[in-house]
Amino acid sequence: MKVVVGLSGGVDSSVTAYLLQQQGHEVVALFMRNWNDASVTLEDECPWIEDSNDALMVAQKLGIPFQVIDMSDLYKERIVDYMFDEYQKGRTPNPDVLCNREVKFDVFMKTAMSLGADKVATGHYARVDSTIDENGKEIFHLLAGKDNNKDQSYFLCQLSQDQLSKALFPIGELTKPQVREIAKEIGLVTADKKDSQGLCFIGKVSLPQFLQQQLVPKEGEIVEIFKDSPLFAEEMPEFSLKQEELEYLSRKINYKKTDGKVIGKHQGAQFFTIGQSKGLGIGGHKESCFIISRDMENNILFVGEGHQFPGLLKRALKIDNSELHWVREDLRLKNGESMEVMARFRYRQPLQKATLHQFEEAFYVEFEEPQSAIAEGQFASWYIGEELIGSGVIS
Ligand SMILES: Nc1ncnc2c1ncn2[C@@H]1O[C@H](COP(=O)(O)OP(=O)(O)OP(=O)(O)O)[C@@H](O)[C@H]1O
Repeated sequence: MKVVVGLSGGVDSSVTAYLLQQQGHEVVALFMRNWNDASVTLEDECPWIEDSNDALMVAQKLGIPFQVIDMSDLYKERIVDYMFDEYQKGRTPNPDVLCNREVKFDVFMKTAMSLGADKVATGHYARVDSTIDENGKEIFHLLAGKDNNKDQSYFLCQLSQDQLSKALFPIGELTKPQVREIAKEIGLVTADKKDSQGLCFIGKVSLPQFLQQQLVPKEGEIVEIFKDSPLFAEEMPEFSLKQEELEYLSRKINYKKTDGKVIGKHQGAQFFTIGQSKGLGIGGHKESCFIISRDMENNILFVGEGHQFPGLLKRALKIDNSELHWVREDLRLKNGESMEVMARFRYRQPLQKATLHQFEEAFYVEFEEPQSAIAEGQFASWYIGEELIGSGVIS
């Protein structure tokens, strides 16, 4: 089989290429360049050249063909511009999930296929497997990586059956220490390299940090909301309809300045995320203060004291039907149906017990335990056992 490997100059994809070669495949390496704007090269450094050199050395060592492809226009259009718009709207999308859906497993995959590849491999800690259903159709399963510490299935939560059918993740069976061990044994230059910065970095900073540097600072107020606010006093009403209860549990409280007290200033609400406590510069509290809400229009940050602050915790999250993605199309819920799953809405968050609910108007994830800092624009994903079966953008 001919396999194109996305070789990033890091240890994971280096070992990926090696393992595929060992399995007897014809391996070709491609390095993607994602950033092309000399005016914003940071600190006069050009890490992509360093990474592409490392990738080239690995390819030479393994004796496999190596090519660099320039994806910078596409990257700007599909990732940078999109993320920038989302940030301005006050949402916090995950760039790694987008990079996989829009770049690595879309245009990059298509390029690889046009070079005659049967499959595309990356150094993700995840596994893909397939079974045949009763109609003889092959169903692909996206499984968590064997290394619990490194599992990257969350980043792949927006992939489709078609994309999975062409994907290989050979290191998903291994732990990170095992991967480093293999790299050392065969003398790859990347063996001791710290985790490479991947596609979602520009220079030394992550894409979110980079975007924040592009946003214009504007002074605004920090308003503290207190535990005894009447906003939290009300008992949960009795609902006769499940959907009304879920809507209530996932609702966003629109705080007003008059609901609390101004306790400080910030340099722009768009620089902060829900749940953040660092960088607020407010003292005089027993516990840390956390951002519980942002009013983008009036540039106000609302904070509450302590990580158990009621405004920080939610029992459910909502996903618009148009933002819902089932990796396992065959398991998609119909209107009125529910399903018990394990879910997470952040990379590396321990899986949480949850129930999915599909209604005609929207989809909800209801958690058994209240969850902290659910932020709009992030991806929620859900699993049965080791298998990631679907995901969606939190609305
Ligand atoms: N610039 C790139 N060119 C080609 N493939 C890439 C590039 N960046 C990332 N990839 C692919 O995506 C995978 C996951 O990327 P990620 O940024 O998460 O890096 P990582 O987990 O540190 O892996 P690695 O150690 O291989 O860099 C990589 O293993 C590689 O296969």
